[in-house]
Amino acid sequence: MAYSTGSGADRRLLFRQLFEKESSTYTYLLADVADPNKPAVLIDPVDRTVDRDLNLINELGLKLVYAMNTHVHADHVTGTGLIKTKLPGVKSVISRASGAKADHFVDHGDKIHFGNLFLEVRATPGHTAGCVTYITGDADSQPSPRMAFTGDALIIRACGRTDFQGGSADLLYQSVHSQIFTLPKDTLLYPAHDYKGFTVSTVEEEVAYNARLTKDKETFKTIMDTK
Ligand SMILES: N[C@@H](CCC(=O)N[C@@H](CSS)C(=O)NCC(=O)O)C(=O)O
Ligand SMILES: [Fe+2]
Repeated sequence: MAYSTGSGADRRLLFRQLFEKESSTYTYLLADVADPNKPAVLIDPVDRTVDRDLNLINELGLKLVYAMNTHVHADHVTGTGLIKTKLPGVKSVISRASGAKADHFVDHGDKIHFGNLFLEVRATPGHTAGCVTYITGDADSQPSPRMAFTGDALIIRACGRTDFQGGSADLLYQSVHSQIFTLPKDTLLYPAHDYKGFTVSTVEEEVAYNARLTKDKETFKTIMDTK
């Protein structure tokens, strides 16, 4: 287990952070290992590393249930299509607002359940119109610390670009400040990419040190327009 603080939720949760080096993408594997079926989800799988991910899932005796995306990725091909050809029972998941195809569409406030655990969906548009953040939860007790998978809404000490079609610096600022910075300060933040060697941050750290999002909204918009 990646970490264990002794609470019920932490004993249940198996967590792995996986990296795809060509696009500097993180894929996240989560499973409820206290459930006899060991149901698992993958967040932001990349087509090039699908075999690695599925071998790991097989070795750990997990049953992959959902292959989820935080948003439509501009820099790499999602692995969800390939996963479904190799494991036909797996359901792909993306936000309805993304406009992309999937087996299951999510909206703000929805929950994706795997065993006793779930991921709560928060709409965090701005990098793309359909970006969401997934936040860990447990049906019996709130895991502490929580984990938030921010996609490209928040990158450690930075954020996703806002110059794509459907991107908006105004909206991204609002999303991060209302949906991510309001989470408990010990919440662990896991982005979809890192270009500097970081792996994880916290709400407390990003509220204090994020080079873009700590600024006022007008300064943030200028940074995003001129970078
Ligand atoms: N130049 C970027 C690397 C490529 C890139 O554009 N990454 C996206 C996320 S994949 S859609 C991004 O939003 N990067 C943050 C940015 O501020 O451009 C880099 O080295 O950051
Ligand atoms: Fe992106």
